[in-house]
Amino acid sequence: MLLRLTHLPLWDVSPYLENFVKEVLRLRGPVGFTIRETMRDDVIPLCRPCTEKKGRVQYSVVAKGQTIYVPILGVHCDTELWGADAGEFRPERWDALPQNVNDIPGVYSNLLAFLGGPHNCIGAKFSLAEMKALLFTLVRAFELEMAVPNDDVERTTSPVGKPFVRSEKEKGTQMPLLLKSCSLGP
Ligand code: HEM
Repeated sequence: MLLRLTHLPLWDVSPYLENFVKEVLRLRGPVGFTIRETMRDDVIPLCRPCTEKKGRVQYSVVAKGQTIYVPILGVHCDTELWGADAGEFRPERWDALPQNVNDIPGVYSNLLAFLGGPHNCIGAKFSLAEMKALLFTLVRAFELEMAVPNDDVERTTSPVGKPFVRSEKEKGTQMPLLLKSCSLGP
C-alpha cells in the first residue's frame, strides 16, 4: 500500500497522502484508548440504545468519581459508523465518508486519534506534518519491507501502542524493516 505513493506524480501525491495518514490514524493510531474520571453525577445521552442489566436504555447514568473508558480505536472500527468494511485499510474511504462519522467529537477529521475537548493533543499539527514529511521522503526514496514475518509483530496494549517482535520481546520496542534504495519519482 505504501509503495503506491511512488507511482504517483508529485502533484497527485498530496490528496492520497492525506487519506493515507488519516487511515493509519483510524486503524493504527498510537493511542488506542484513554480514561476519564467523572467530576459529578450525570446522565449521558447515547446516540443509539444499548442493553444494560435493567434492559434497553437510551442514556447512561454515571456517578461522581467513576472511571470512563474511551475506546478510541473501538470507535474507529465501529461498523455502525464506518460501514461493513470498517476493519479494512482503505485510504479511498476518505473521499466519501459515511454521514454517521460526522458526530465523532474529535478535534481532527472525524477521528478520536488526537481526542477532543479542552485536553486534546497539542502536538496534533506537528505530528501530522512530521508523518507526511517522513512518508513523502522515505517512501519515494526506498522500498520498505518487513524484516520479520508480519505475524511476529505485535503492539503493546498500554494507552500508547508500540510495536515489538514477539520472538524478541527482551529487546523491547522495535519494528525491523528492510530498506532498498529506489530512484525518486517525477
Ligand atoms: C501521532 C502522534 C500523536 C497522537 C496520536 C497523539 C494523541 C494524543 C491523545 C489521544 C491525547 C489525549 C490523551 C488524554 O487526555 O487521555 C494527547 C494529549 C497530548 N499530546 Fe499528543 N499525540 C501525538 C503526538 C504528540 C506530540 C508530537 C506532542 C508534543 C510535541 C504531543 C503532546 C501532547 C500533550 C502535551 C498532550 C496533553 C494535552 C492536555 O492534557 O491538555 N502529542 N495526544
